[in-house]
Amino acid sequence: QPPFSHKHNFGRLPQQQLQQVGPKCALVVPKGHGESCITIESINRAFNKASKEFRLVESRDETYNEQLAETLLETSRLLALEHKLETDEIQAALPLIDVYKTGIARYCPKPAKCEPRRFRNYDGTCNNLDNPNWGAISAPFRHLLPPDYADDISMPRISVTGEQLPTARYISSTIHRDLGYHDHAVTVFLPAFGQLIDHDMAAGAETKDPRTNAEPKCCDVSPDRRHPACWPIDIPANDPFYSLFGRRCLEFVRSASGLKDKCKLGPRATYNTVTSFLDASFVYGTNKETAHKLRTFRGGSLNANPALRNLGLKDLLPSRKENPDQNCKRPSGDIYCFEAGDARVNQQVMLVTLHTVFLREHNRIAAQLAKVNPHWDDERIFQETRHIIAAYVQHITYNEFLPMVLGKDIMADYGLLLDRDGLSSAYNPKINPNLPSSFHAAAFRFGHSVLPSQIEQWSVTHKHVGSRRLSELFNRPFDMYQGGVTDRYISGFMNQVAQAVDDAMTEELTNHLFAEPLKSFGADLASLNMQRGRDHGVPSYNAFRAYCGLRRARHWDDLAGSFTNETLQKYARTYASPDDIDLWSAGISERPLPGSMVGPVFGCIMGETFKSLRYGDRFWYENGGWPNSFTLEQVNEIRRIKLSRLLCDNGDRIETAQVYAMVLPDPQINPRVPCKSSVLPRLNLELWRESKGKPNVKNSQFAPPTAPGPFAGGFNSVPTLFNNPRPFFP
Ligand code: HEM
Ligand SMILES: [Ca+2]
Repeated sequence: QPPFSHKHNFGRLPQQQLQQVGPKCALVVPKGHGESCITIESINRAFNKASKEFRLVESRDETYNEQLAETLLETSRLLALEHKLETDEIQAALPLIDVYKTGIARYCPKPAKCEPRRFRNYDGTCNNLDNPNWGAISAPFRHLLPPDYADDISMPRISVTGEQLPTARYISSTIHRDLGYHDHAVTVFLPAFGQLIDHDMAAGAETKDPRTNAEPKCCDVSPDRRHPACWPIDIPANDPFYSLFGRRCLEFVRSASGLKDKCKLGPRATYNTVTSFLDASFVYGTNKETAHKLRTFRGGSLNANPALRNLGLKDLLPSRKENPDQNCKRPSGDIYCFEAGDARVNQQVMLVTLHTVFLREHNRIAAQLAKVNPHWDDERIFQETRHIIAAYVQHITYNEFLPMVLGKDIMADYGLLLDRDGLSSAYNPKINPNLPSSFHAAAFRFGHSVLPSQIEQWSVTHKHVGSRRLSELFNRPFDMYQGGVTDRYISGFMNQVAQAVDDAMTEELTNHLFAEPLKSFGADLASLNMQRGRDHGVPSYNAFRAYCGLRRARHWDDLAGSFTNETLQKYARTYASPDDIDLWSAGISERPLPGSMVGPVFGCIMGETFKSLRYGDRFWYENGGWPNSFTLEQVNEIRRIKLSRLLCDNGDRIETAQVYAMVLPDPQINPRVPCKSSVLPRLNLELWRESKGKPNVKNSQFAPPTAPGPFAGGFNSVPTLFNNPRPFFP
């Protein structure tokens, strides 16, 4: 699987011919029998023209980078026209130009200067010391394959026949129907945790209308008056659902353009507004201002709402009083949604519940660290706690979540199996941890297929006590203010079975997404996923088959083993060519690999991404030898943590939980155990006791009894979970 680089996609144009030759020529491109020189002058000319058109003025405005990005796109377009560049020349040659040798240089942001420190920057900068913006906010989504744009620069993908692709809603309504099967092994905690870490890793940039500071509306505006980023989704007249309401249009706004690394020219890039690293940014935010808003500045703790203390219950997330109606459907003016490090927290109760658990765990650890190290100030306690919480997120992701999603083989192929012991020296500063666009716009949205229609509440004694439609809970997290509801959701997510990854999607998401209270229809998440993929230039499923080492399909028959016959027939009726199929659609519909929830293509994209988030993160919790490193004893302590421990400690009255909360309870392979069982050890913070400015690493005698319960060795010691063959389409 060659990673995308100009070497692979640029075979036609010998590398040495692409270097700058002489002071004038920025790039030489072979043309016919001769060569064509793109001069610095012609670049400056194109850039000046583009900057007039986009009224580019140097500024520190939030939108400056987007404006510069648009200007650079236009510059690329002008150069492509003038020099008659072909697709691969635009994709691979234009980015080779060193814009720092042109007039563009003074408009480009200067990279930060970095030195190794103990704690991560909130915005992710300086994780990679040579490339300070890698993995940071505003970093571009990276491309595993060259982006596929109709005009090679920015227009959304079209069919290989030159026609438009079928509208995303048609594909959604024919292929992603609500006829799904249950997964046989995982609970609703799997998608709940998946979405939480998705929000740690990814948030595309919305295009805002400067007049309203919100996304522009597109559907009910005549095409000539629409915002340029409008790209609404057509609903066919005979749509099985929306036709009942006479709807022909779904809102969609293209993501904002971003700057490429080093201000490079070439096709459109989109960017990430959060840190791609698993650094618990959903708890703390991705800039100082947000973090400061969330902190109490006392004892290292975070703000919390003590409303339920009189019932003897733990604190809730703080209320969001700024912009209280943004993404929040309040029944009255005196009730509020919640505030957290990620603005999407109120989207539905699975998220709110897990955000609450992590907030409580932060405050629990901070209080203990303050006791263990009475000489630490607020800042030190806060940052050490944040460091531990990030380590939890990493550990639970690779120890509990990925084994279920990917299975052991993919984990092994991509180096994702965690070390059992020792500190790691596998950090590789050459690995770029920016998220691939194919991951955030397609592969990691596999979770949308796993969601149930109803969210169940269970008692702490594991009895089903009620259910609510998912669509009743969008942007309405107000249940949480009732005493005991946090526990009922926690217990519900541990006990409710999730859906399988398959072509089916619940109508709660495909017809009722974000429906207004009492409204009969909402938006369609499946359509959004496909439109978003096209918006971001994500190439088709077939291109990714080749990337992932599978045979590229030339005829529909070539895909016979990969999908059910029924799905394949639908694809053949829907798309003009196997080269056209949208990645998200086919990725969730692929036959899963043995022991995995996903098929080979999503497995490969996720494998590649999680590999880069492990080996490309200098702050990775297993890493030794850096100022940020934990001691071996501390890492070994973190290695014993399980999600169920967090649920036990941060639910209100949770007393029992299965060992692996994302896996259905089973008396043999995943038994329910009391929270006080040694199978679910709690972090021993004595190992963080510091005397005379040095962490006391020899303190292991304080460790709690390390009775190796049946699962103490981590996931690998439960081989039955790994080896349990998953039925193919039962
Ligand atoms: C009820 C639960 C969920 C809802 C309502 C929901 C809704 C959404 C929406 C509206 C978007 C933005 C769509 C767009 O305009 O492109 C989105 C993006 C996304 N979702 Fe979900 N989602 C849910 C659960 C999940 C789960 C379980 C996962 C993964 C396990 C997931 C992964 C993602 C990812 C990776 C993105 C892209 C984020 C970005 O880069 O901006 N979501 N989701
Ligand atoms: Ca992050």
